[in-house]
Amino acid sequence: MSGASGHYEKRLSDLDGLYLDDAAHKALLSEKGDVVVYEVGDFRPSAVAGDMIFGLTRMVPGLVGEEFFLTRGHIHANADRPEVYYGQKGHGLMQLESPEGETRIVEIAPQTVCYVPPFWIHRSVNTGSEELVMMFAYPADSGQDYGIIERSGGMRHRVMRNGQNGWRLVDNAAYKPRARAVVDALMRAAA
Ligand SMILES: O=P(O)(O)OC[C@H]1O[C@](O)(CO)[C@@H](O)[C@@H]1O
Ligand SMILES: [Fe+2]
Repeated sequence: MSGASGHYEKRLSDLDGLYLDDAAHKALLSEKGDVVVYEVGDFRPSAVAGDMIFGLTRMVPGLVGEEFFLTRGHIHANADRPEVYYGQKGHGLMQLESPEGETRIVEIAPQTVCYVPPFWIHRSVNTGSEELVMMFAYPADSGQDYGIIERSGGMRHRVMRNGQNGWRLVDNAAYKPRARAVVDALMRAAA
């Protein structure tokens, strides 16, 4: 991507506490060092409501124990803002969770489009054996809220390896559903 105005990297240590197998996360850190696991380059023309941020996410493949490498995940701070992703390289999925706790999975491969509707929490997962590259675009005034996942003890499901090439969803035992009042407040804030 040329002309990017922003760039950030996330390293293995930045994802401490997100994975089921804490010991495997520590072991991987000492084995590989604090390597970059994903990076985001974007172009932000402005921050006004009608404008659009777009860029590229590149995720390294890998497993922490039996769980695939993932992004931190968020809901947009202005929760009614949507997002679109376009797969360019590799295989992965978008893990979507509604405030009420419904999970939906959209598989991403080259030349597939994933639509993240308003109000859906989203996290990308690299389920393949090569890097996963996706273009994304979202309204410039969206923002990211990471606290919604922390407060519920993670997302409702984890994406784990299934056999040699597959994946499966496993319940996150630490997940605490959001109270109705919390969901209502989220909707009201956007109204
Ligand atoms: O912000 P996170 O959860 O680390 O994930 C990064 C992804 O989300 C975005 O911020 C878009 O909302 C992209 O830049 C990128 O694909
Ligand atoms: Fe987003």
